[in-house]
Amino acid sequence: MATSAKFDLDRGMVITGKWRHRRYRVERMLGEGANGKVYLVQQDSRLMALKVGLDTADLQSEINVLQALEKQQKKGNGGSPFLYDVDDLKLRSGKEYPFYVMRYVRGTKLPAFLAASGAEWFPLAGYNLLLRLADLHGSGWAFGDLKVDNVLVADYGRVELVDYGGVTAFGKSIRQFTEIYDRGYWNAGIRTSDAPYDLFSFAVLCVQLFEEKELYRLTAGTLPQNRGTAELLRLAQQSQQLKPFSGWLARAFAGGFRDAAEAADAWNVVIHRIGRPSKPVPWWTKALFLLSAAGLAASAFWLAGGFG
Ligand SMILES: Nc1ncnc2c1ncn2[C@@H]1O[C@H](COP(=O)(O)OP(=O)(O)OP(=O)(O)O)[C@@H](O)[C@H]1O
Repeated sequence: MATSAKFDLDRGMVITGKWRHRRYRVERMLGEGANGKVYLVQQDSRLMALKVGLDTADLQSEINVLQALEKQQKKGNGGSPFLYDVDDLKLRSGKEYPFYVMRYVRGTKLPAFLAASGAEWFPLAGYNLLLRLADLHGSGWAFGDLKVDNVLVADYGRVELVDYGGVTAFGKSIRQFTEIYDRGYWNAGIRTSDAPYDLFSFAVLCVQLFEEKELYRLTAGTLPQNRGTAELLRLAQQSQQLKPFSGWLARAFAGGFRDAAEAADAWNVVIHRIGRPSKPVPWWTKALFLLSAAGLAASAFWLAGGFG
């Protein structure tokens, strides 16, 4: 959903937090949604993402999740922090908005990534997305609003989730969702936070990646009481990329996985059955190969007595 936030931060503008006085230079807007606008900012040549919110309560719950994720990461193997700063921003108009600064995720959305790198990267990107969900499920939360806009993919299919506004503790009512990814919308379960809720959304996302037009046709042309997962599965069956995963998708639609870790293991079994994508050869490997080939030719020429 688009927001009607009445502020714009221009490129080059320097933002100073009202309480902590940290300064950020605005580079560009990364995106916007119902809860606010996200900007790429720089602080001492480090790039970060700054989210300016419209509603303090909504922003605060996102901050709570990022803080909890950070604690969890510290217990594990470290990594860069999720959250750098929390403060208020005062505009020249006198209006104040809450903001927080988080890790900048460099990446593209899944459809663009698959269009550029090839659909053979889908199984690996899907696996990595399941691992990200597994991190959350391990802490007792569902992501809630899993959708194509909230998944960014970097090189080699590395995946990061953005927008933690829908993250909900298991057992509570899902805080934020988008209809087509919601199991309640498909008459396949209640809107309560649990791991299978995210896995259902993940399965819809897969269908959307390869059968988008058909999926929208289905949602537009079916009465609410007739919506069901059988139709989603039929779409998966007709997609060349999804066919090998149709057993997995059927299980996800039926709420058959305990959590994303179990779902990732099952996904991995399918990957091994169909084979992994080969990594693209970096330019320097090709250059080294050409150089060594040229060296080999020169040696052969020299061994053969050269021009003489
Ligand atoms: N840390 C980040 N790094 C890079 N890009 C980001 C980051 N956070 C958000 N974005 C971009 O900004 C967009 C909007 O951010 P976000 O989804 O947090 O806003 P929102 O108001 O909560 O949106 P929604 O209406 O979908 O809930 C995202 O879709 C993503 O493209």
